[in-house]
Amino acid sequence: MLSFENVGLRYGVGPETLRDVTFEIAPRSFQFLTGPSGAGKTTLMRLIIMALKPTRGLINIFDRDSATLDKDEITETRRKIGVVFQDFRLLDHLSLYENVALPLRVLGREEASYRSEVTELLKWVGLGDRKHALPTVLSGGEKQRASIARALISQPKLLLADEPTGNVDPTLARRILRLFVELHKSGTAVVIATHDLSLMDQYDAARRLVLADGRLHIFE
Ligand SMILES: Nc1ncnc2c1ncn2[C@@H]1O[C@H](COP(=O)(O)OP(=O)(O)OP(=O)(O)O)[C@@H](O)[C@H]1O
Repeated sequence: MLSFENVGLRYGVGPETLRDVTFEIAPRSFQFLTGPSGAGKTTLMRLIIMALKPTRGLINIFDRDSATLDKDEITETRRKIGVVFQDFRLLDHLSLYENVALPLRVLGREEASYRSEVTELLKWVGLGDRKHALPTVLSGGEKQRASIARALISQPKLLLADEPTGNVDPTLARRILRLFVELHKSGTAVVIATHDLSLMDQYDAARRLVLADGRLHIFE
């Protein structure tokens, strides 16, 4: 589904942030991406969603060499990837319902065709009674879950989440992890970037991709 082969990434003229990074993400797999702050977790995720181009190496995504994709193909490919950003990126002037529905509206779907899907998903993340609220009145944990719902609404084949439990207490972190595990069991490949060791310890079956000094170490 996704592979990196000897990928390097250098910002400007500085040293390489990522060096010779090689790994594969299989369909329906579950992995934590970890490493100290500044190790390059967000950078690696930005490479996957093609927000950055590698300085060297090969990235294959859904059986295509990412370097050969044109603008439309990149947009099309990104639709298969759900992303939970570290800073949520919810639109403050839209209700939770509208934020979660947005990816489907962008695809040109009629509201009647997705109303119940959005409502169900909001219930699934525990926000069924908050669907008319604006993001500005939500707690960090509620925003976190709304951004998870928005990432999932278009049923991505691959879900990337950048520190998805960074803003919540341990109880809610466990609940969010359970949502991701459920999603994985229903067939989505999941990559969670985190430096929360206690979160990783709660799901032993996950692979660990560990970034250190620009290199990636894999623990199956
Ligand atoms: N746009 C940029 N321009 C220059 N350097 C950058 C840029 N973005 C990130 N970096 C640098 O690249 C390195 C990796 O950053 P990145 O955000 O990928 O790390 P991270 O592992 O996600 O960190 P954290 O856990 O703190 O979120 C850091 O040294 C950072 O300063």
